[in-house]
Amino acid sequence: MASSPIDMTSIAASQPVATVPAHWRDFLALTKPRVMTLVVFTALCGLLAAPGTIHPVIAFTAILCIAVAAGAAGALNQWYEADIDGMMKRTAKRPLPAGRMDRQSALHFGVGLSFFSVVLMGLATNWFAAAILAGSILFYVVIYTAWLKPRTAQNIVIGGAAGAFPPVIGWAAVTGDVTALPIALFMLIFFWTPPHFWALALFVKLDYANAGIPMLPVVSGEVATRRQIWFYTAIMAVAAMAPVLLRLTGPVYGTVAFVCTAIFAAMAFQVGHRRESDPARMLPEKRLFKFSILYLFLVFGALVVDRWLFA
Ligand code: HEM
Ligand SMILES: CC(C)=CCC/C(C)=C/CC/C(C)=C/COP(=O)(O)OP(=O)(O)O
Repeated sequence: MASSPIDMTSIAASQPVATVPAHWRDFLALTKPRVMTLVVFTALCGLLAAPGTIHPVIAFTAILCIAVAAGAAGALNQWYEADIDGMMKRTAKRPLPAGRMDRQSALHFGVGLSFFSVVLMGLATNWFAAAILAGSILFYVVIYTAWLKPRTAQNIVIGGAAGAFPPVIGWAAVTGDVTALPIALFMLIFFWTPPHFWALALFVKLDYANAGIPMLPVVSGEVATRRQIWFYTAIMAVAAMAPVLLRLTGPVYGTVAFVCTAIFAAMAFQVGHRRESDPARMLPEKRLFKFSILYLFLVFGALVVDRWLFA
């Protein structure tokens, strides 16, 4: 099924109109804070793993800029998708579809924070890091949200690149360049994203179908999605071990990455070979989704421990 792109003219008419100014909690919700914890963590690890020194105040400012930029991108994503968020159980209570905030405020908030974060990053660290930061916001909002998400089931494979940039930005904030290790970290998150998201998409498939979003389980079915989860996990495993094979990291990363990737692969294998379409019985899929998040925390954490112990 190919869904048509979002009809922007119908959005304003279909949204409840906010009559009172939004609460600060609603502005916070626009930034998707829970998802962003891992975005910020991977950025921090990229920064801490980079060679060279950075003043703690500058390091803090760089991470703040990445957090603010990610939040701004989340706000712009919700500004653009207010109508489809209103059609999905998982997202219907967000500030815009629930009518607690007007779309104009979300747009101003997102654009303002985007400019603020990029300019501050450029002034505090370097303009190379600021340019990648700006590129990540544009990639998530324009390439993923507006272009790919409503059009193709490959949306998250290509669009997922946006979420792979944070460790590269953290690294570039220190060094002003990008070398093999940050590229390997980018690849790891890039190939991690399909199993992360499709495990979840399997058990919220109906939400996406109702909203007309062409996510893989809706378009190609569950069997194909399960096969793709397993396929991308295999590539992710190669990406996870690449820093070890290239001798870019030490024994802590090597051990943690090997063990965690083996667990991830075992879970993905199980999900890949199951035939179950009742969301209520999709415990292995839910477990894989949850573990995918823990996985990145552990592997990126190990990278930093490694660099500190054996640098
Ligand atoms: C295009 C790529 C991605 C898609 C489509 C995606 C999608 C999702 C969705 C739909 C959820 C459910 C959370 C909710 O209900 O709002 C989720 C949760 C989460 N995602 Fe992703 N994700 C992507 C990439 C990433 C990246 C790159 C990271 C971080 C590195 C990340 C970290 C998380 C975390 C930490 C949660 C759990 C949030 C919670 O506790 O509720 N995701 N993701
Ligand atoms: C520095 C910077 C700009 C980083 C950006 C990080 C980034 C793009 C993370 C992507 C994670 C995310 C919230 C995906 C949700 O996709 P979705 O919008 O399809 O999910 P939804 O259905 O919950 O809205």
